[in-house]
Amino acid sequence: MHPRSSSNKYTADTDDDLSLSSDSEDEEEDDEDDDASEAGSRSTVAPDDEASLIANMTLSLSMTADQLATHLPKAHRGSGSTATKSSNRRRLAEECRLQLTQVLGPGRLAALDQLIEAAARAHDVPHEDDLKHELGHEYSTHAELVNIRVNAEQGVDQCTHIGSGGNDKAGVGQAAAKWLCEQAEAAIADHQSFSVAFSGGSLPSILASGLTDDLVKRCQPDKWQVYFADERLVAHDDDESNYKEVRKTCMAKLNIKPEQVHAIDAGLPVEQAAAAYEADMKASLGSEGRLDVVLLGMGPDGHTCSLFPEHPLLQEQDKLVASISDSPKPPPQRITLTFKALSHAGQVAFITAGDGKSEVLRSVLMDGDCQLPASMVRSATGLPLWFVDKGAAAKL
Ligand SMILES: O=C1O[C@H](COP(=O)(O)O)[C@@H](O)[C@H](O)[C@H]1O
Repeated sequence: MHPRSSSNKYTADTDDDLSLSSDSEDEEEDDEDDDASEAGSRSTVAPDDEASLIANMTLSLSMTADQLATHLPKAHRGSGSTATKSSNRRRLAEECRLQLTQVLGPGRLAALDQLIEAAARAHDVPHEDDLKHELGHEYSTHAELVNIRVNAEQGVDQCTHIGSGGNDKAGVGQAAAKWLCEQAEAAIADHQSFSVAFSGGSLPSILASGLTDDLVKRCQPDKWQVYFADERLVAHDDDESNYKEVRKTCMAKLNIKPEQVHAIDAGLPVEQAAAAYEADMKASLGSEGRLDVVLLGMGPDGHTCSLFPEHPLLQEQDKLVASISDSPKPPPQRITLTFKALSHAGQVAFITAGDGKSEVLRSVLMDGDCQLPASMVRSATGLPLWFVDKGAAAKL
């Protein structure tokens, strides 16, 4: 199943938390629709389908319907029959809400919920100014929306602003490092340890540049367990090794000890190395291999981890860690977390910078039909976070 349309990506607490209308209301609404269809009088039915819901939210957020649609899973856009629309309404509402949670953060979302719920019930649209007052933001462009998502999820306003204001790799590194350390603090407070998977490529040096002494002191790196989102099958001292790059950058700053690191056994054949890594993850993190945080990069072709566009590995359903022997980017032999492993992670964050990533970032965040691996990533909590600079965000 395509992760973008996977129903389990949004499973967390949806039934309790995410409804804009109750089950019984839905049943009543479905009955109404049925009655109306039987009587051949759809036009008399109150506009309570997804079109009006989108209209409400669109107006509420000052977005165009197309802009909002880019935030909805493909399965719920498009036309579809009236009956399909009706039966999809609650699911749509839930997914809209999840998307909006990503945009606004749980605090401000509560205010929006009340207004949207009232609007959906009364077939009325809350006054835009009320929403802006409640939420404290202007919503005008997609880039602004993405800014708000990043800001809201980090709980701060002075972090990386996608598409605005002189941000560079250093800004991305600062914002991402601050966020990562907050995740570590929260995980350690909750379960006394923090598990994080690093990617290679440009990510380790960008992130390390933001790891200040203050942050390092606060985030208790001695309680971290370090994994790899992907790794090339080369010796650990090879320049191509992700381990080598992470060690000389982030691990050096964090003073991570070798016994805290889960590196691959590069002496094994690649399939066995992947199987051994999966066994290590299950032994140390539980049967689902649940990492607290996975940090991802994105190549200019839209690959992430070692999941490359159109590669059969994108369909992997069972393994948490897979091997690849024909990587289009050298070296060819690698191991990689699968979408399944990512979907179990508490949080997934992309860290990427530079105008060489702008076109692919536009596709990933804005093309509804995007099939690139980076657009297919979901964590246990939904959409990934993005830490990007102005160059990468130039085309949003
Ligand atoms: O090969 C790889 O590339 C990606 C992207 O790297 P970047 O240099 O374009 O940031 C990286 O995330 C992955 O870990 C690595 O193995």
